[in-house]
Amino acid sequence: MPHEKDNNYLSPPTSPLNSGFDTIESPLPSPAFSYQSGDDFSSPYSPYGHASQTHANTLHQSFGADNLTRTISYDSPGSPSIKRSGTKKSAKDTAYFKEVFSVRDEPVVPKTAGIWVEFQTNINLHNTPTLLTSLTAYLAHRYKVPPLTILLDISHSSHLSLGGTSEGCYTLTVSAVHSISPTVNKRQAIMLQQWIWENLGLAANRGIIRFNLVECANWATGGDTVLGTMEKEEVKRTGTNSGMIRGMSRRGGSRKEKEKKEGGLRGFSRREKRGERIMEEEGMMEDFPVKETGGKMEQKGLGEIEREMEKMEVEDLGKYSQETLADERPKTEQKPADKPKRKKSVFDIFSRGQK
Ligand SMILES: O=C(O)c1cc2cc(O)c(O)cc2[nH]1
Repeated sequence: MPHEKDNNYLSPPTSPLNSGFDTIESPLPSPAFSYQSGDDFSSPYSPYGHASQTHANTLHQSFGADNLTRTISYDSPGSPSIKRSGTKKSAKDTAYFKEVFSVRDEPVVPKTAGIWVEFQTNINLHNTPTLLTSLTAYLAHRYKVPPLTILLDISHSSHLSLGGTSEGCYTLTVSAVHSISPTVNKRQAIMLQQWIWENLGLAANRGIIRFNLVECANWATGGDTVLGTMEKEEVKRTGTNSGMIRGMSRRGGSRKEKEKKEGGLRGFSRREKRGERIMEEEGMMEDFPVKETGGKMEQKGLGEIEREMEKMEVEDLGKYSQETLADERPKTEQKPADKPKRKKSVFDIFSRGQK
């Protein structure tokens, strides 16, 4: 459906992706906080009491008649030759030590915190209530969140110009405390722009999407910030506020730098990577049947990106580079037979003189 200046299509949406809430698998709102498996950190013991009890189990021994020698019921550490009895760690023990030594899984930012989507266009829309419903449903589907948690703000007939022309164009801003990460954004960009093309006739190269990963401390709903809610939840759960939640939310300064270093690949923080992992786990990286409408997208230069995306493995984060970005520009901007340059390996550097 090509863009018309005065957008008059009131006909019901034809895209299979756009049939409203009833076709959307709407998950029941998940609990406000989900912690990763095995995270029961409550210990019935005081730290020292617990430790000594475990110690007593491990060193279980009986003394001989002379009360001087003892029968050892266990082998030297690490030896599998004698099956220890009474030393099997319970899940609670493991959780306790995880808590004490701070190696537990990090809390997951609640997806119930919501997603705030702003869509602005210079075209004139005639049926915004329907659009609100159908785009909300689509976003809920893409982000695997209940539609209830999506705040959608549509502005149309805006004074917006892209490339200095008043041709139809748009901005889309997706803000959230979760589900925003480099790979996820790539996938969402193609899918969201395809939806907009199919439903509103606005070409992918006539819109810019901005993904905002917002700090939990800077996102509030229900009268509290997400950070505040998570801290309260931690206190409820463990009896203490370890400061870990605040720590994971803190950004900037040296910690940011540290996170970037630790995060490794391309300087994305662990938090951004975690968002990605969660989405992978929840199947959010699945593709929609892009091919069905591939022809249309192809005209607009997205076919190339689409193929690139299909080739891309979720784990391929490390391969993402400026070269990849260049490949994603619309076809017209690319040299036809450009082979991506292979990066020089250490071997190449050392063998340069011999070629
Ligand atoms: O022009 C409108 O107001 C308009 C277009 C459009 C397309 C669509 O798929 C919807 O679900 C609603 C809608 N409103």
